[in-house]
Order: sequence, then structure tokens, then C-alpha cells
Amino acid sequence: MTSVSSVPLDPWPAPVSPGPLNATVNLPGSKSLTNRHLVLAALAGAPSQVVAPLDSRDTRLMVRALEQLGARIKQGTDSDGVPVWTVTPFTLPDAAGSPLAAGSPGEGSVQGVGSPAPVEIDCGLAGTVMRFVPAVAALTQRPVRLDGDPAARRRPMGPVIQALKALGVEVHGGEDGHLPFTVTGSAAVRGGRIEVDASGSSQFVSALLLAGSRFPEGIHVRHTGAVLPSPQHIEMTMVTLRGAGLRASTDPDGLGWRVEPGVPSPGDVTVEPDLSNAGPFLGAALVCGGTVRVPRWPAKTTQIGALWTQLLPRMGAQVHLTQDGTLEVTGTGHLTAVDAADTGELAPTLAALCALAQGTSRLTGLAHLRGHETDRLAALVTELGRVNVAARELPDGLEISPEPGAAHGAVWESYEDHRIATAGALMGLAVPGVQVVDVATTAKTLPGFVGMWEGMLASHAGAAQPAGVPA
Ligand SMILES: O=C(O)C1=C[C@@H](OP(=O)(O)O)[C@@H](O)[C@H](O)C1
Ligand SMILES: C=C(OP(=O)(O)O)C(=O)O
Repeated sequence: MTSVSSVPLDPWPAPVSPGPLNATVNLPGSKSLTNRHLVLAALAGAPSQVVAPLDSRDTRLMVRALEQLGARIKQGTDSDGVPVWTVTPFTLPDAAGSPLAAGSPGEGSVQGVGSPAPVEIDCGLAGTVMRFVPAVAALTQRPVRLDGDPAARRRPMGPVIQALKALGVEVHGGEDGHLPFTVTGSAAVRGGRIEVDASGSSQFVSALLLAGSRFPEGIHVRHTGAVLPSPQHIEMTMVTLRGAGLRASTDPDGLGWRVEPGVPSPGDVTVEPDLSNAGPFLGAALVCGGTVRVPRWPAKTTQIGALWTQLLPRMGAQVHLTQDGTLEVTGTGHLTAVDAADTGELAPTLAALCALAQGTSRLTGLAHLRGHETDRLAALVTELGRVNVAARELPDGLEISPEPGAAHGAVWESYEDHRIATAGALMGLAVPGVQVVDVATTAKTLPGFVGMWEGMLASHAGAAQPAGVPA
């Protein structure tokens, strides 16, 4: 799909701060919530609606994958123009397991018995698609081959492959623990207890849990690894499952999760704005000074982006949630260094803020970022080096020690990583001459990033007419 409404220059000259901001930024829906709701709606017993979904590369890939497995997803809008996606689920084989019984097969699917050609699913670079869809595909009892971008073939998949095999799913390929591979489920796959090393990604656990209620015995996933990254995302999975009427519980030690057998009944759900993607915009208030507001900030959420309300004050911001649910972040242009653990997908944005702060910052609990869209720890050290900010890798994170006034402009590579690209935009606010390569890669989770960014900067305190940024 195209990335932004008007195609940005490549490399894109990141705009410098116009001075204190006075902007309102309406953020589209959460990627993580949208793709969970889509999966559960596709596994449900009746059609349901996902309201205000994120429409981006990652969610379109999920839509397409679920359609190929037999779901139907109609993309429309309500009377106020809010996007509404109506999902008609696929029919799974009965417990006795008549193979290839999935109903309403979409384009690219196969029918009939024998040795059908596999359904070919493109995961792009989306972790949620490459991890969640294999487990869902196993339920359809059809051969499904998964592949993605060249960079996707470097992301860890071993624990998903091993777990599916342990459950009795046939897996061809993927011996090296990466895409591509083909999964074929069968009636012999009953679910039950399974051990998974999720130290590389919480998505390994979420994948099994999201599909788990449709296995005859449900699923009980036990984590065996030394660390558990992004636990917020597992909690998001559990809350989404319960919201769909399923029985889902966490083991007392916090290292196991159980979903009882059942059919999801998600009803109609409205997706929260993406709080991780709020980060660069809220961070801009700290760098430029002034205030940035994000409406529809949820009072209660499982999104890891909720951490911004704790992290940004530690770096010098004032943060206020208004009665009507707008988060207001006010900064001064001066940032304080911070030590922070377990910030997961917020880390690239946070690293850029640390690079503009006074003092040395240490970000830890991030070893798994080496398996994200790119090796984010290496990428950030390299790109910060290009703009002359000292940074080094720690065993599980980053140490960032900027020297005041030393940073200078440079070409900033983005490695097909939306969050490295937006980190470059943040750097450019304070460092003239930063040019972000392939800023269009932000379309993974935020199509229109450049327009939103430039709109925010146009709403600075001195502007004649402060303008909100359209959703
Ligand atoms: O389940 C999800 O929606 C996600 C889980 C996290 O993955 P990791 O556990 O691999 O960090 C997060 O970083 C990713 O952006 C989205
Ligand atoms: C790690 C991320 O994405 P993915 O869902 O592809 O894992 C991310 O969005 O920061």
C-alpha cells in the first residue's frame, strides 16, 4: 500500500523545531489492539465490528491473511466517517476434524481433499502477523505457507514453530527458526499444556493464547525462558480474550496463561489510539517546548504506551490528563537523562529523547529488540553515532551519553523500521540537517506520519492560527 498521502522526499529533510508547540494530535488506532481484535473476530461464532481500527501496512497484512484463511472483512465507515471493519468469521472444522472444512474461503485459499497447494500468506515485516497467524492457520487444517519481507526472515520464529510441532501441527521448513515455513493442522491437534521460551518475544505466547480457545482442550502456555519481554502485550492479549467472553487466567507465578475452550464472542469493539505512536509527538513537546495534546487517551489501558505518562515527567515534562480524556504534555526544550528498564517498543523514541538530554541515560531490559524489525540496539548506536551522539550497546540495552552541542546533521538510516525513522524525526527537531532515509516505512503502523508531523510543527505557539492535526 502507499505510505503517506503525499510522497515524502527520500531522504526526508527532518524539520527543525519552530519553537514552542501548541498542537493537538489525533492518533489512529493501536496496531496491537487492531490485530488482536481482527484475529478474535475471525475466530468468533458470529460477525462483529472493529470500530476505529488502525489502517496501516501491518493491519492490512492481517486483514489479507485472515481473508485468505476464509474470513470476510468489509471495510466501511459509520455516519460520522469513523472507519468500521465488519468481520465475518471463518467456519473451523468440527472437533472430529473434517479436513479443509473452513467456510467462505477467500481468494488464494484452496478447497477439496488430497494434497492441495498451500495458501500463501505474506507477513510483510509484521511481528503480529508472522507470530499470530501460524497458530490460527493450524486451526483450519489446511496447509498454509508463511513468508514475508527479506527482513522478516531474520526475525525469530523458532518458539512458535516448536510449540506448534509439540501440539501435533505438521510444520515443513523453518528448521533454522525463521520464515518461510508451512503449517498444517489436523484433528489430532487438541491443544493443552505447552512450554514456550518467550524471552525473544511476548508474541510467541500471545499467538498461542489468541488461537487457544478453539483447540478442543484450550491452551495452557508456560514460559520457560530467563526473561519475559513486553509483559504488557501478554496482558493485552488476556484482557482482549476476556473481552471476547472467553475464560482466560494467569498462573499465580505470572509465568503461565490458560485459555479455556470456547468460541470468542467479541461483539463490536472500539480500538484505542496507539499510545506507542503517541511517543514521538509527545516527545516533540519536550524537545521544542510548548504543549502537545493527544485526545482519547484511555483512562485504563494495557498498552505499553501508557508508560509515557511516567517516563516524560522524569525527563522534565509536565503531564496532565484532562477530564475529557486528553493527555497534555508540556516541555521546556530542556531534557533530563533517565535510566529506564523494560520500555519495549517505546525504546527507539526514548533513545532519541535521551540523545537530546543532559547527562547519561541507560535503557535496559531490551535484549529482545535485537529481533525486532531490525537489530534496534545496533541500529540506534550506529545512527546516533552518525549525528555525533555517543552511544554504546549494553548486554541488554543502551547507554547514551550526549556531549552538549556536539550533535550535527547527517543522513539517518531507518532500516525499514518505523520507530527508527520516527526517532530520526525527533533528532531533527534539535539537530539541523538530519535527513531520514525511507521515512515512508512509517506506514507500517502510521501512514501519514510526515503530514501529521509537519501539521504538529505548524501549530507552534507563534503561529497565527494554531491548527489541530487531522486524524
Ligand atoms: O503483541 C504485540 O502486539 C506486540 C508485542 C511486542 O513484541 P515483543 O514482545 O517482541 O517486543 C511489541 O514490541 C510489538 O510491537 C507488538
Ligand atoms: C516491534 C514492533 O513491531 P512488530 O509488531 O512487528 O513486532 C514495533 O512496532 O515496535
